[in-house]
Amino acid sequence: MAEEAILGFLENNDEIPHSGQFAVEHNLDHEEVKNVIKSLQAFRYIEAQVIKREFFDLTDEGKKYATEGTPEFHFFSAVPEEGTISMDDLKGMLDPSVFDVGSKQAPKKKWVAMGQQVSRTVQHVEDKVKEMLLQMQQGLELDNESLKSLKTRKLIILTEKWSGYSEVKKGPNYAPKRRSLATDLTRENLQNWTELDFKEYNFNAKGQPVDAGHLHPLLKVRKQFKDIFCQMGFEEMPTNNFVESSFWNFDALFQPQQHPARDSHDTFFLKAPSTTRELPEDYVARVKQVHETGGYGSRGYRYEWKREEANKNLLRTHTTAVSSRMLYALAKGPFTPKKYFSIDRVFRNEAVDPTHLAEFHQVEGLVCDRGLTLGDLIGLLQEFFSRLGQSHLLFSFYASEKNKGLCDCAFTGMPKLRFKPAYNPYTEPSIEIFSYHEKLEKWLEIGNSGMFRPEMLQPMGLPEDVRVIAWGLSLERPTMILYEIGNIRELFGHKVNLAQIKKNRICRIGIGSA
Ligand SMILES: N[C@@H](Cc1ccccc1)C(=O)O
Repeated sequence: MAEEAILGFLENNDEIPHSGQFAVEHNLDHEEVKNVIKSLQAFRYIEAQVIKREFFDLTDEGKKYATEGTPEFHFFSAVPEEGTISMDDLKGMLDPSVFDVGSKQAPKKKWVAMGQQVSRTVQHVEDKVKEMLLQMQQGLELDNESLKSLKTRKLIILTEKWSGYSEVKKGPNYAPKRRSLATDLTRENLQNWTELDFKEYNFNAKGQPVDAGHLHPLLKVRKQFKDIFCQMGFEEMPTNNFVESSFWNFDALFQPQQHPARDSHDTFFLKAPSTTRELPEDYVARVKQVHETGGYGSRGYRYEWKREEANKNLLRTHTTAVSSRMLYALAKGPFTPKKYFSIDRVFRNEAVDPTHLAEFHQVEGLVCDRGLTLGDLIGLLQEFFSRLGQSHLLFSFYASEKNKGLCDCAFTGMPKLRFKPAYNPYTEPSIEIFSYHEKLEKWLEIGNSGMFRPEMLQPMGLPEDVRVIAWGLSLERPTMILYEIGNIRELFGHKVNLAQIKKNRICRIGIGSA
């Protein structure tokens, strides 16, 4: 409608002077007219120029000056051509409002010199303000500066403003009717190319979004941890068995059979198959002995160790089960020092809440060599954690809910670490690792570590002077912090927000410190 009207009108007329009037005259909605103008302009059928105009009326004061002249003019006229006149005399001669305004404006315009006595500084003045006001009354346009001066003296007032209107003329591609554009390079279109108008290429157009898979945040963070381990010369342990026997998960680690972690409230036991098929019998015998009566300088736990308990299948509660298998395998051959790591899933019979799930991922590292000391463990932890960088990650590790907004504090350099004695059945000494959180101004637990006990290593057959230092932490906590995920159920499980997974950022840990 509007398009036909505009193009049709321009066929017989040079211009549409005012799109608003045009809309009224042709009974069109001006919004539609505006949109059509934009589109026709883009294809250069027309040229359009926005009209900006303001309309003013004279105020009562303005009207008065337009007929009678301005107070400053009257004030000037009252001063004699030669000589001076006193203020009092002027006051007596003039109307009070004329005197008030005139005595301010006339010296401002440098028409008169003011003191006790007043004298003219010029012989002749023109009452320009009166003239401007008269021009406005006649509907003539004034320059911006004049308008501004009249506005500040409140002699005129804005009554109407035009902004969305345009003046429209024919453009270089004008035609009374819009031609449809050829968009495809078909055989026919190419044969008739001289008669056709081709649509221009839009080289800025975005392509179709590529449909592809997306990495889950846990995978991205896991990759970062993996890189750190690999840079430090660690080999990855095979963690592909979620089902483990109690033997490798607990007994081999010198965890007594009455330990509360072995309760079904903490561990998922399997119904089928409920027991393991085979265990290395000679090693089992040594493990039984060390639990019952000790050896290797230990008194043992002094209870009756039951094979049935060790046979029970479970979902592994920690990846340290894998570490125990690996160390046992290592002990079989001639001894070689090793650095091992793993990052994989573990299971615990926990009540699910925003920070706990019944399954999570463990990051675990261990170093096995002759004569390692507690100093080596502490040095290694310093090295590992400093490679994470003293970034938001370390700071916020175990900060739980409070970590909102902390993700921007990117620090690098050596983290402030502190070590606290702790207890694990399989390590002695055991050390909890704390890092100082500058923003929260407190020490936060970020991991657990220790030196594996002789009661664990000696029955495996490792040489007596071989020591193993090891540490572990969760993968979920740093991931939640890095990706600002407040509820672990949004990160893992059936409530995962897929849109979030698609658009979340790549992850880089430890930039600047590794
Ligand atoms: N297995 C421990 C972590 C750990 C690993 C190695 C040595 C000490 C502690 C845990 O589940 O928390």
